[in-house]
Amino acid sequence: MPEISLDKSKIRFLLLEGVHPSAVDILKASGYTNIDYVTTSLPPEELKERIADARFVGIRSRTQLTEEIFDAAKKLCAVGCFCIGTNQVELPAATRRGIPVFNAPYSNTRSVAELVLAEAILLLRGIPEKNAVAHEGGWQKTAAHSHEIRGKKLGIIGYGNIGSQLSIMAEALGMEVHFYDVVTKLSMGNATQVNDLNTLLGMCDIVSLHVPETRDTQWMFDEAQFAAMKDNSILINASRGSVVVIEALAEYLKNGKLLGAAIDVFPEEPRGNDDEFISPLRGMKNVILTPHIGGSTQEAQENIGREVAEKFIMYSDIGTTLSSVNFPEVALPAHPGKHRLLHIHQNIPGILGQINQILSDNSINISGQYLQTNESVGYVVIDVDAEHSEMAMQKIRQIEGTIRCRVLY
Ligand SMILES: NC(=O)C1=CN([C@@H]2O[C@H](COP(=O)(O)OP(=O)(O)OC[C@H]3O[C@@H](n4cnc5c(N)ncnc54)[C@H](O)[C@@H]3O)[C@@H](O)[C@H]2O)C=CC1
Ligand SMILES: O=C(O)C(=O)COP(=O)(O)O
Repeated sequence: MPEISLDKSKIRFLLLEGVHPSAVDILKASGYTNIDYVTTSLPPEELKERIADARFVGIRSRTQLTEEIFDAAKKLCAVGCFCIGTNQVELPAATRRGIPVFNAPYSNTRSVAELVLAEAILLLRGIPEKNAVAHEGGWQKTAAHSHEIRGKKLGIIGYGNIGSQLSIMAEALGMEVHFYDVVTKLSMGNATQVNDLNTLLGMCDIVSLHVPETRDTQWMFDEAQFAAMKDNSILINASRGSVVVIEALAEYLKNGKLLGAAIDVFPEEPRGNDDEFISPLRGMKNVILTPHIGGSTQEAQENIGREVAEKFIMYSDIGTTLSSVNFPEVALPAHPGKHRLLHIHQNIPGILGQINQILSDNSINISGQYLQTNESVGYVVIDVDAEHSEMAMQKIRQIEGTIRCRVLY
């Protein structure tokens, strides 16, 4: 039987990790009321059970969507990452199953940049130590090792949406900004691109990491990079925990090479707020430790909730895949009075021809057609008269290379 448009109230959404309630509000306002809302990530076995009935799953950075989880998610139509990073999703596994993955690429960039800048100021003034001492009844009034941020050199690793926003804000405070990126980037303001990482590390008073998690950035910061940093400099990491070898960082903080650090992301992060946070950095007073909250502001989360929920709705209602990170992008108009066939297939030659041959052989009039492919998947959308949609779907789903089909009406 072809998969056909379901009553919206039967389409199940599994929303994990306490995504902002704005997502729930938007979904409900569009008629999607079957929402399983969970405030934490779930252990794999429980996730497999809960995801089995879900057509849409919403996650943040903690939930790992692996091949095994996708195997258990037989009804899944789309994934929404209510965050920027999509490294927690095995994207090829999603693509192979014809599942588009969406995210919110801009909504929390400002929140991260603000936090980093605040941490840079606090660390250059030794505030974490002074604060800890005062809480214990001590009084550390001294200007020793305290510096203004003005005139200091900031090194940004990864000059993307967050890095470049940080760059502008830092320059507004009088900092001198340099950056390292694998891609040649247009500098914001007076920032300069430095093409050799070690040169940048040796120059800068503060180094801030803003790269995505990839094979190349994994453990990018180890002994050699810390050794190359300027004496008494500061490391800030609000990118991914896998970018920094945390034991090496602990060592260079202990041996006094680094003045301090602010770390928001960790190789191992607790699943939820009730679990213990374990790290070799615990107890170091010159280190600001934050629980992966770089993007966790009301402003960012509310916007993210709305943005990703809208992407779910656009895909569920009309098939639009605009801004998906793994899928051919198609922006579609509404299809009043017509049924819409969605055909997702392996990107092999001849499939569109076969679809059109079938429709022609059966005298089915096409009132609209859209095709987009990427390197592995093709996505064809065809609007037809209502009375033909079921028969057309039964036939086109037999085409070799078909991954999945849906009818929308
Ligand atoms: N702590 C938190 O709560 C948050 C963390 N993030 C993390 O920050 C990362 C960056 O976010 P955006 O700036 O929005 O991403 P983006 O994709 O706009 O920018 C990333 C930049 O890193 C560069 N890059 C990639 N590989 C590199 C390498 N090996 N060496 C140097 N540069 C490299 C890219 O060319 C790009 O310019 C996200 O992927 C996510 O992991 C994002 C939001 C919140
Ligand atoms: O946006 C990102 O990539 C983040 O790291 C934020 O993740 P979170 O939604 O806070 O789990």
